[in-house]
Amino acid sequence: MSETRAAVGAAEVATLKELALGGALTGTTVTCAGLAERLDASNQTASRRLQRLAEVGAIDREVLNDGQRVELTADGEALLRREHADYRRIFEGEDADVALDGTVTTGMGEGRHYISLPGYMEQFIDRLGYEPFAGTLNLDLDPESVRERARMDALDPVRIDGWEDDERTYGPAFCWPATVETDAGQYETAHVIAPERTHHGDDQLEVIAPDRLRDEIGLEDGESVTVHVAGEDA
Ligand SMILES: Cc1cc2nc3c(=O)[nH]c(=O)nc-3n(C[C@H](O)[C@H](O)[C@H](O)COP(=O)(O)O)c2cc1C
Ligand SMILES: Nc1ccn([C@@H]2O[C@H](COP(=O)(O)OP(=O)(O)O)[C@@H](O)[C@H]2O)c(=O)n1
Ligand SMILES: [Mg+2]
Repeated sequence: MSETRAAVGAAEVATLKELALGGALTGTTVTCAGLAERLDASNQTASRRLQRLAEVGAIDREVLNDGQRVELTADGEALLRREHADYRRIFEGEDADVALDGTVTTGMGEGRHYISLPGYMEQFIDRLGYEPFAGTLNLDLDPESVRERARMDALDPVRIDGWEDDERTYGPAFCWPATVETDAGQYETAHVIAPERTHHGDDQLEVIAPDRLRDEIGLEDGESVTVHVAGEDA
């Protein structure tokens, strides 16, 4: 996503916004002439910007007889959400805290293995400042929080690099500082972790921490939890 953002300029972002205002989040039909008028630009400019947005993977498009069908890709939407997060910071202050609600659940039992691998563990110690407990606490996010999660993606993450050993390659992951809150209390030094090669959908959140949270704050499957997520610099 950051690659997409870096690859387009302000003019393309403005074009993307105009497309989204016209319904392109879920797909819409546009003509270069119509878009040009809305952008107060020439047809040629509108056409060039559409081409650029398609090249960087911010939109999918299909040429029709009477125009083109345009839909924002996930990267395109993330790019606009990032703009949105910037404006929130401008108008609503620095409080960029994202609160995600979910219930504790049992996952596939793989988190333990991945977190323990030295190629990740050394980076966690170096970049998060602690040795995480071997595993990820999994939460089933509420539907509203699945949408809210996109705001988390707009916060600056701590990056954990991919690496390889003799057998295979391991994917990168993003971590965001987080506080885990329950009715009984809160736990502060945790991180949400989003492995690039996860087998879970975006309705599942994984949290890592120095301690086993099930013991530390007494969690069981089905229990409600709120995770407050902040950006790396927050
Ligand atoms: C730090 C980290 C790195 C991961 N890297 C990979 C990977 O390279 N390939 C892969 O198939 N899954 C990878 N996984 C994802 C796990 O296979 C799985 O999607 C999930 O994290 C397991 O969670 P669970 O056991 O809590 O359900 C990684 C998980 C973590 C925590
Ligand atoms: N900081 C953490 C990480 C994992 N855990 C728990 O530790 C166990 C091992 O994690 P895991 O990711 O391998 O297992 P699952 O999440 O797949 O069930 C699970 O029961 C997690 O819920 C925890 O309580 N606190
Ligand atoms: Mg887990």
